[in-house]
Amino acid sequence: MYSIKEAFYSLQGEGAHAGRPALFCRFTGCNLWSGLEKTRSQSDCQFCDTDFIGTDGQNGGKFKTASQLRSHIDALWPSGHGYKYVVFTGGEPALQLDTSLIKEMKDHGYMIAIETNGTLALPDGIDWICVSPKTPKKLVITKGDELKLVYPQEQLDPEQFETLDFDNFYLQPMDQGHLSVDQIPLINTQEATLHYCLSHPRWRLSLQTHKMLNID
Ligand SMILES: C[S@@+](CC[C@H](N)C(=O)[O-])C[C@H]1O[C@@H](n2cnc3c(N)ncnc32)[C@H](O)[C@@H]1O
Ligand SMILES: Nc1nc2[nH]cc(C(=O)O)c2c(=O)[nH]1
Ligand code: SF4
Ligand SMILES: [Mg+2]
Repeated sequence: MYSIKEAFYSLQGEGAHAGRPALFCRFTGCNLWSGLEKTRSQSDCQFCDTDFIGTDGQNGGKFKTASQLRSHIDALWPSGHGYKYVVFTGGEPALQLDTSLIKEMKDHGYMIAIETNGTLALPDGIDWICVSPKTPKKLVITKGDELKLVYPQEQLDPEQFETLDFDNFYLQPMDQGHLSVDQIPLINTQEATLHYCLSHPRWRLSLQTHKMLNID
Protein backbone atom coordinates (compact mmCIF):
# COMPACT_ATOMS: atom_id res chain seq x y z
CA MET A 1 0.00 0.00 0.00
CA TYR A 2 1.33 3.43 -0.98
CA SER A 3 0.12 6.58 0.69
CA ILE A 4 0.34 9.68 -1.52
CA LYS A 5 -0.23 13.22 -0.29
CA GLU A 6 -0.33 14.73 -3.77
CA ALA A 7 0.91 14.24 -7.32
CA PHE A 8 1.35 16.95 -9.92
CA TYR A 9 3.08 17.82 -13.16
CA SER A 10 5.35 20.88 -12.93
CA LEU A 11 8.93 22.01 -13.48
CA GLN A 12 11.67 20.79 -11.17
CA GLY A 13 12.26 24.01 -9.28
CA GLU A 14 15.53 23.18 -7.54
CA GLY A 15 19.04 21.93 -8.01
CA ALA A 16 20.81 20.50 -11.03
CA HIS A 17 17.60 19.70 -12.94
CA ALA A 18 15.90 23.04 -12.30
CA GLY A 19 13.62 23.94 -15.20
CA ARG A 20 12.99 20.36 -16.27
CA PRO A 21 9.38 19.21 -16.70
CA ALA A 22 8.74 16.58 -14.07
CA LEU A 23 6.00 14.54 -12.48
CA PHE A 24 6.09 14.96 -8.70
CA CYS A 25 4.86 12.16 -6.48
CA ARG A 26 4.75 13.27 -2.86
CA PHE A 27 4.55 10.44 -0.33
CA THR A 28 2.80 10.90 3.00
CA GLY A 29 4.88 10.98 6.19
CA CYS A 30 8.46 11.66 7.27
CA ASN A 31 10.87 10.10 9.75
CA LEU A 32 12.33 13.46 10.88
CA TRP A 33 9.10 15.30 11.70
CA SER A 34 5.47 14.31 12.40
CA GLY A 35 4.28 17.18 10.21
CA LEU A 36 2.27 18.61 13.12
CA GLU A 37 3.09 22.25 13.94
CA LYS A 38 3.01 21.57 17.69
CA THR A 39 6.03 19.24 17.41
CA ARG A 40 8.03 21.27 14.83
CA SER A 41 10.43 22.89 17.30
CA GLN A 42 11.31 19.52 18.93
CA SER A 43 11.83 17.67 15.66
CA ASP A 44 15.04 16.63 13.85
CA CYS A 45 14.02 18.86 10.93
CA GLN A 46 12.45 22.16 11.92
CA PHE A 47 12.24 24.29 8.77
CA CYS A 48 10.20 22.06 6.46
CA ASP A 49 8.21 24.00 3.86
CA THR A 50 5.86 21.13 3.00
CA ASP A 51 2.54 19.65 4.14
CA PHE A 52 2.96 15.90 3.87
CA ILE A 53 0.20 14.70 6.21
CA GLY A 54 -2.65 12.57 4.86
CA THR A 55 -3.75 11.90 1.32
CA ASP A 56 -5.98 14.95 0.76
CA GLY A 57 -3.81 16.88 -1.73
CA GLN A 58 -4.32 17.10 -5.49
CA ASN A 59 -4.34 13.59 -7.00
CA GLY A 60 -3.56 12.15 -3.56
CA GLY A 61 -4.82 8.82 -2.29
CA LYS A 62 -3.99 5.28 -1.22
CA PHE A 63 -2.87 2.77 -3.79
CA LYS A 64 -2.79 -0.97 -3.22
CA THR A 65 -0.28 -1.87 -5.93
CA ALA A 66 2.64 -0.30 -7.76
CA SER A 67 0.75 -0.75 -11.01
CA GLN A 68 -2.25 1.18 -9.68
CA LEU A 69 -0.08 4.07 -8.48
CA ARG A 70 1.89 4.15 -11.72
CA SER A 71 -1.25 4.23 -13.81
CA HIS A 72 -2.70 7.04 -11.63
CA ILE A 73 0.37 9.28 -11.91
CA ASP A 74 1.31 8.38 -15.49
CA ALA A 75 -2.04 9.84 -16.55
CA LEU A 76 -0.67 13.27 -15.50
CA TRP A 77 2.14 13.14 -18.08
CA PRO A 78 1.25 14.99 -21.33
CA SER A 79 -0.10 12.26 -23.56
CA GLY A 80 1.95 11.19 -26.53
CA HIS A 81 5.14 12.78 -25.22
CA GLY A 82 8.22 11.01 -23.92
CA TYR A 83 11.07 12.42 -21.84
CA LYS A 84 9.23 11.07 -18.83
CA TYR A 85 10.77 12.12 -15.54
CA VAL A 86 9.32 11.36 -12.11
CA VAL A 87 10.53 12.92 -8.86
CA PHE A 88 9.64 10.95 -5.73
CA THR A 89 9.50 13.27 -2.76
CA GLY A 90 7.52 13.80 0.41
CA GLY A 91 7.67 13.72 3.28
CA GLU A 92 10.38 11.13 3.14
CA PRO A 93 10.00 8.97 0.02
CA ALA A 94 12.51 6.36 1.22
CA LEU A 95 9.86 5.21 3.71
CA GLN A 96 7.69 3.90 0.86
CA LEU A 97 9.51 3.81 -2.48
CA ASP A 98 10.35 0.21 -3.31
CA THR A 99 11.69 -1.90 -6.17
CA SER A 100 8.26 -2.81 -7.54
CA LEU A 101 7.31 0.84 -7.99
CA ILE A 102 10.70 1.59 -9.54
CA LYS A 103 10.33 -1.30 -11.98
CA GLU A 104 6.80 -0.27 -12.84
CA MET A 105 7.88 3.34 -13.63
CA LYS A 106 10.91 2.13 -15.62
CA ASP A 107 8.77 -0.27 -17.65
CA HIS A 108 6.65 2.74 -18.59
CA GLY A 109 9.56 4.83 -19.78
CA TYR A 110 10.39 6.96 -16.75
CA MET A 111 13.71 8.26 -15.54
CA ILE A 112 13.46 8.21 -11.75
CA ALA A 113 14.66 10.86 -9.33
CA ILE A 114 14.37 11.05 -5.55
CA GLU A 115 14.53 13.90 -3.06
CA THR A 116 15.61 12.35 0.23
CA ASN A 117 16.94 13.40 3.61
CA GLY A 118 19.51 10.59 3.32
CA THR A 119 18.74 8.89 6.63
CA LEU A 120 17.23 5.69 5.18
CA ALA A 121 18.50 3.02 2.81
CA LEU A 122 17.34 3.35 -0.80
CA PRO A 123 16.14 0.68 -3.21
CA ASP A 124 18.26 0.03 -6.33
CA GLY A 125 17.41 1.50 -9.71
CA ILE A 126 17.01 5.21 -8.90
CA ASP A 127 18.57 7.29 -11.71
CA TRP A 128 19.06 10.58 -9.86
CA ILE A 129 19.64 10.68 -6.11
CA CYS A 130 19.41 14.07 -4.44
CA VAL A 131 20.28 14.03 -0.74
CA SER A 132 19.44 16.98 1.48
CA PRO A 133 21.06 16.41 4.89
CA LYS A 134 19.43 17.57 8.12
CA THR A 135 20.91 15.60 11.02
CA PRO A 136 24.48 14.52 10.10
CA LYS A 137 24.46 11.79 12.77
CA LYS A 138 21.67 9.96 10.99
CA LEU A 139 23.02 10.35 7.44
CA VAL A 140 23.46 6.94 5.77
CA ILE A 141 23.37 7.85 2.05
CA THR A 142 26.86 9.21 1.45
CA LYS A 143 26.96 8.97 -2.32
CA GLY A 144 24.69 10.09 -5.08
CA ASP A 145 24.20 12.57 -7.89
CA GLU A 146 23.41 15.73 -6.00
CA LEU A 147 23.87 16.93 -2.46
CA LYS A 148 21.54 19.86 -1.83
CA LEU A 149 22.03 21.43 1.56
CA VAL A 150 19.56 23.96 2.92
CA TYR A 151 21.59 26.89 4.23
CA PRO A 152 22.25 27.96 6.87
CA GLN A 153 21.55 25.23 9.42
CA GLU A 154 22.89 25.53 12.94
CA GLN A 155 25.85 23.27 13.59
CA LEU A 156 25.87 22.15 9.97
CA ASP A 157 28.97 23.35 8.17
CA PRO A 158 28.88 22.65 4.41
CA GLU A 159 32.55 21.65 4.56
CA GLN A 160 31.67 18.50 6.48
CA PHE A 161 29.91 17.18 3.35
CA GLU A 162 32.51 18.04 0.72
CA THR A 163 34.33 14.73 1.06
CA LEU A 164 31.18 12.71 0.33
CA ASP A 165 30.83 11.01 -3.04
CA PHE A 166 28.42 13.34 -4.86
CA ASP A 167 28.77 14.79 -8.37
CA ASN A 168 27.09 18.11 -7.60
CA PHE A 169 27.05 20.26 -4.49
CA TYR A 170 24.28 22.82 -4.04
CA LEU A 171 23.33 25.21 -1.28
CA GLN A 172 19.68 26.24 -1.14
CA PRO A 173 18.72 29.30 0.92
CA MET A 174 16.41 28.40 3.77
CA ASP A 175 12.87 29.63 3.17
CA GLN A 176 11.98 30.99 6.58
CA GLY A 177 8.26 31.21 5.89
CA HIS A 178 7.37 28.31 8.16
CA LEU A 179 9.64 29.10 11.10
CA SER A 180 8.36 30.49 14.38
CA VAL A 181 9.71 33.94 15.30
CA ASP A 182 12.27 32.65 17.81
CA GLN A 183 13.69 30.26 15.18
CA ILE A 184 14.35 32.80 12.45
CA PRO A 185 18.07 33.38 11.81
CA LEU A 186 18.95 37.05 11.99
CA ILE A 187 20.27 37.04 8.46
CA ASN A 188 19.05 37.15 4.90
CA THR A 189 19.48 33.49 3.90
CA GLN A 190 19.67 34.23 0.15
CA GLU A 191 22.44 36.73 0.66
CA ALA A 192 24.30 34.43 3.07
CA THR A 193 24.09 31.54 0.59
CA LEU A 194 25.26 33.68 -2.31
CA HIS A 195 28.27 34.84 -0.31
CA TYR A 196 29.07 31.32 0.85
CA CYS A 197 29.14 30.03 -2.75
CA LEU A 198 31.32 32.91 -3.92
CA SER A 199 33.86 32.24 -1.20
CA HIS A 200 33.60 28.40 -1.45
CA PRO A 201 33.45 27.57 -5.17
CA ARG A 202 32.81 23.84 -4.55
CA TRP A 203 29.21 24.94 -3.99
CA ARG A 204 26.59 26.23 -6.41
CA LEU A 205 23.45 28.19 -5.62
CA SER A 206 20.06 26.46 -5.88
CA LEU A 207 17.05 28.76 -5.81
CA GLN A 208 13.52 27.43 -5.36
CA THR A 209 12.39 28.77 -8.73
CA HIS A 210 8.87 27.26 -8.51
CA LYS A 211 8.18 29.62 -5.61
CA MET A 212 9.21 32.63 -7.73
CA LEU A 213 7.03 31.40 -10.59
CA ASN A 214 4.13 30.69 -8.26
CA ILE A 215 3.71 27.16 -9.54
CA ASP A 216 3.58 23.85 -7.63
C1 LIG B 1 10.16 18.80 1.52
S1 LIG B 1 11.67 17.94 1.22
C2 LIG B 1 11.09 16.29 0.91
C3 LIG B 1 12.20 15.30 0.62
C4 LIG B 1 13.06 14.86 1.79
N1 LIG B 1 12.32 14.63 2.98
C5 LIG B 1 14.17 15.86 2.03
O1 LIG B 1 14.14 16.53 3.07
O2 LIG B 1 15.05 15.95 1.17
C6 LIG B 1 12.15 18.50 -0.43
C7 LIG B 1 13.29 19.49 -0.50
O3 LIG B 1 12.88 20.72 0.06
C8 LIG B 1 13.92 21.22 0.87
N2 LIG B 1 13.36 22.13 1.85
C9 LIG B 1 12.47 21.84 2.82
N3 LIG B 1 12.16 22.92 3.55
C10 LIG B 1 12.85 23.94 3.02
C11 LIG B 1 12.97 25.33 3.34
N4 LIG B 1 12.29 25.86 4.36
N5 LIG B 1 13.79 26.10 2.58
C12 LIG B 1 14.48 25.56 1.55
N6 LIG B 1 14.42 24.27 1.20
C13 LIG B 1 13.62 23.45 1.93
C14 LIG B 1 14.50 19.96 1.47
O4 LIG B 1 15.77 20.16 2.05
C15 LIG B 1 14.54 19.06 0.27
O5 LIG B 1 15.68 19.30 -0.50
N1 LIG C 1 8.39 22.63 -8.61
C1 LIG C 1 8.84 21.96 -7.54
N2 LIG C 1 10.10 21.53 -7.52
C2 LIG C 1 10.50 20.82 -6.45
N3 LIG C 1 11.71 20.25 -6.24
C3 LIG C 1 11.69 19.58 -5.08
C4 LIG C 1 10.43 19.73 -4.51
C5 LIG C 1 10.01 18.99 -3.29
O1 LIG C 1 9.13 19.43 -2.57
O2 LIG C 1 10.61 17.94 -3.06
C6 LIG C 1 9.68 20.53 -5.37
C7 LIG C 1 8.34 21.04 -5.37
O3 LIG C 1 7.54 20.90 -4.43
N4 LIG C 1 7.98 21.73 -6.50
S1 SF4 D 1 13.16 15.67 6.15
FE1 SF4 D 1 12.24 16.59 4.31
S2 SF4 D 1 10.02 16.16 4.46
FE2 SF4 D 1 10.94 15.64 6.44
S3 SF4 D 1 10.53 17.43 7.64
FE3 SF4 D 1 12.57 17.70 6.73
S4 SF4 D 1 12.33 18.77 4.77
FE4 SF4 D 1 10.30 18.07 5.48
MG1 LIG E 1 8.89 21.55 -2.21
